[in-house]
Amino acid sequence: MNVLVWLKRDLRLADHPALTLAAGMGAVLPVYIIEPELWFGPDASARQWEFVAESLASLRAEMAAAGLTLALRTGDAVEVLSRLCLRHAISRIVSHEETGNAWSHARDRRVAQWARGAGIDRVELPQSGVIRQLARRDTWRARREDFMAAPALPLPQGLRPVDGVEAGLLPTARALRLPEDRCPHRQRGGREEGLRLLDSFLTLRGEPYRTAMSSPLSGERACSRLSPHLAFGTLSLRETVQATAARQAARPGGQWPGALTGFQHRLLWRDQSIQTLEDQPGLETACQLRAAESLRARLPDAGRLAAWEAGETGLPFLDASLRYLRATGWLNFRMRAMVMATASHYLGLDWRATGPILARLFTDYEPGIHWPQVQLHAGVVATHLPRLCNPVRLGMAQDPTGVFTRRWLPELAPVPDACLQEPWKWPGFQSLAGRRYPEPVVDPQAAQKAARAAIWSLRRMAGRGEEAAATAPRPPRRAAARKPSAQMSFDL
Ligand SMILES: Cc1cc2nc3c(=O)[nH]c(=O)nc-3n(C[C@H](O)[C@H](O)[C@H](O)COP(=O)(O)OP(=O)(O)OC[C@H]3O[C@@H](n4cnc5c(N)ncnc54)[C@H](O)[C@@H]3O)c2cc1C
Repeated sequence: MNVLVWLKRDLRLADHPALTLAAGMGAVLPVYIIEPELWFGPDASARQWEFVAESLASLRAEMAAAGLTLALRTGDAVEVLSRLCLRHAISRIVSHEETGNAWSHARDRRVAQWARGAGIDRVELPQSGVIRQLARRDTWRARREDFMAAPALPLPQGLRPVDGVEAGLLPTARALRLPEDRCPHRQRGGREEGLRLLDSFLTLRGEPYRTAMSSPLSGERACSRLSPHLAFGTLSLRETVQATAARQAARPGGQWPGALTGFQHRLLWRDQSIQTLEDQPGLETACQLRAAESLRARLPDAGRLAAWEAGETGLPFLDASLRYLRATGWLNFRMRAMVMATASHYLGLDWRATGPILARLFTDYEPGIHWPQVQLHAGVVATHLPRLCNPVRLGMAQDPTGVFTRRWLPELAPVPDACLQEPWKWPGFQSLAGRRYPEPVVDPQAAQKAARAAIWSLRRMAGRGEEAAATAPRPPRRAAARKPSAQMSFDL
């Protein structure tokens, strides 16, 4: 039997349940489909594509060494799959379950419908602790732990390729006609780079993780920086969890125990968060707290939105963070929370306008983490009261000597430290204002007061006891494709 393995956010050979299953069934045709509609979506960007393209190039070389041809095809998934199935006598498609965005959710339904009509068997497997069609949330943690404790899968032996497959071209962002996206310090893709980061984090960089992760200066080195590799699957979550557990078992001293425990917690939050979107796919478009739909104007103030996006709001720590993000494709958690909360609470911008902009700027865009976090920091969820994240105070606390702020806002070089986060209070500001650095688009104190009032009035409206009932209605969950039957399955 010829089996097609459809690769999506799983660009590796090791610990690849779909490939392992397919290899045991027959000759294998691994395919990555470059879907223009996906890459022209509001949350996709050239920086993400470039990371994926580097990862595909390295995967192609790894596959060639294992005797397989990685087929790259550009086009609509249904059209590409139906052509490949006809041409190479494919009767089964194996892939991993994907908790993607609304577009990929709809595409998967189209593919399922086509496969049913064409008599193609479709098998989808989990590749992390996220569980499709989870009936009972209270069983989730134990099931996730079972998955993580099972041995990571080695590269399948004796892989047999489907004959006569053309490799296909790997287009540049330009050839795909993606909008220009300058990101000079973007992280590199490819499994080798992911493994290098994992190793250096676990043996060298990660010791001060807990104390250094939130600083704009130390977080860049002390955080794992694995997020784009986990998002596009050059590393599996399970191998990351297991490598961390092995390091924990070696009992390193100093600050390591706390660092490694904290890191494992985040890997758990990753699955927890993606499970939330898996269960509630509508989180990308509707406020989880229904009453919050009226919190902000759906049509955002265009001037404020443009100033926020460009890092020109006149609030220095916010602007420096946004300019850093534009140049690197990454921010630590605390700063992501701040840029999102400030856009929502201080500038009054609806999360559906700002969320896609941030998604495009993150090389590591992962819908299942992104949308729950965006809603949380915009204050539109029922479960948490929002933290306003005052950008002036956070800048003073996290960048007391202004090294980070001045690096990304060189125009503020002459402003003394004491006024750096509120330069409008500096007597020399007029010589900068308007010409080189803008006046703040809002008065931060007044904006904070108004935001607090709006949040409390919303909470009163939603009513404490009614909050749960006031969450948005659940749209249909993702449909389960066939899991491998007992005969088909391996001990995955
Ligand atoms: C508004 C907002 C949007 C975000 N969007 C994304 C996104 O699109 N993609 C993304 O990977 N992360 C996102 N995050 C979570 C977090 O900020 C990043 O995962 C982290 O900064 C990535 O850097 P790292 O890999 O060095 O993190 P580390 O601190 O080394 O963490 C290791 C891994 O744990 C996971 N993780 C870390 N924090 C969280 C969290 N709070 N919730 C769930 N999983 C977590 C990630 O996979 C991360 O790679 C977002 C956070 C906020 C506040």
